Amino acid sequence: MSTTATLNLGSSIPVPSVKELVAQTLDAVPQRYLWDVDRDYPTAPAFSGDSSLQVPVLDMAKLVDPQYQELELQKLHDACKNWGIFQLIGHGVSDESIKNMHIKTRNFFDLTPEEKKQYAQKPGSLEGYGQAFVISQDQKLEWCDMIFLKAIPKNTRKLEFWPHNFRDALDTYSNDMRKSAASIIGFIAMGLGLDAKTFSKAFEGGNYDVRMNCYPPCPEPERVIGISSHADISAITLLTDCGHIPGLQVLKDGQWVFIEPITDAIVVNIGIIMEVVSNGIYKAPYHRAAVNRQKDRFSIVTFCYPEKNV
Ligand SMILES: O=C(O)CCC(=O)C(=O)O
Ligand SMILES: [Fe+2]
Repeated sequence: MSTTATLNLGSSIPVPSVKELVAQTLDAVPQRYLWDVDRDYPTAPAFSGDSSLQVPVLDMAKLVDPQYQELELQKLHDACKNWGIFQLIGHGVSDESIKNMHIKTRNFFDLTPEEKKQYAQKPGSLEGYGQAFVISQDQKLEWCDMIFLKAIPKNTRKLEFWPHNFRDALDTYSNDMRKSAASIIGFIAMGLGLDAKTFSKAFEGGNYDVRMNCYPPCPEPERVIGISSHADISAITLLTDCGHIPGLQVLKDGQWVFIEPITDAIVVNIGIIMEVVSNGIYKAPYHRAAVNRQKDRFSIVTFCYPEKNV
């Protein structure tokens, strides 16, 4: 293998699967996964009973109800301005679609290494099973296996990367996320004094990429990182957590705050496109994923983009 790394953000150098690494009953975490602890490591949960450190919870049922709308819109505006992230309840996406996708995601990561490799990323493409943005042999690695797929519009799908076990589930799930994104973005636009219909329409016909993350348990969780600190380049991102294992953290006023999973909620965060569209009023927050000692954690992340010609 060549020792010269070329900078190519369009593809990733293959690295070992973390799940396979864990299956080898590790005593110690390999050096490449140990991060500079002073720079970026998961702190203990920041929940201290201080309500200013709890990520806001918004209710879609209230946003659509004339009786509560004004108050809930103000809450939404404050959440986007002060946090850039919130949990959304009452969103109307069926339990069944979310649960089904969660089960299929777990089942996929439970396949044998050989079975998963059928869907592995190919040189020059980020789609498929593997890791994102590994561009140098010296780069620190994240404690995460993932599969990344373009889901909507349908003509962007590269079905050779779509595991057979979840094709139907992902088709339904991504359409549900598209509908949710179109409706939440309308309310986000209203909060900025922009035209809700124009925004909703742009997202009904938008682009949706889905990334499924698997964070295996780690013997030294405080020294590794599931996904390192970043802001998403999407307009908005919709995340569902499979199970009730906290892992997602957001940087708020210099502190990492855990997002405590709420049953059936969708975590919505502002991405860089929306930060730009809002003239910087809404912030794309830095966030990252911590891992734990006990259990696999899975998340399903939908990156939402408006129609290309908007
Ligand atoms: O899994 C998580 O909690 C965070 C995932 C994330 O930020 C991403 O995939 O961009
Ligand atoms: Fe992210």
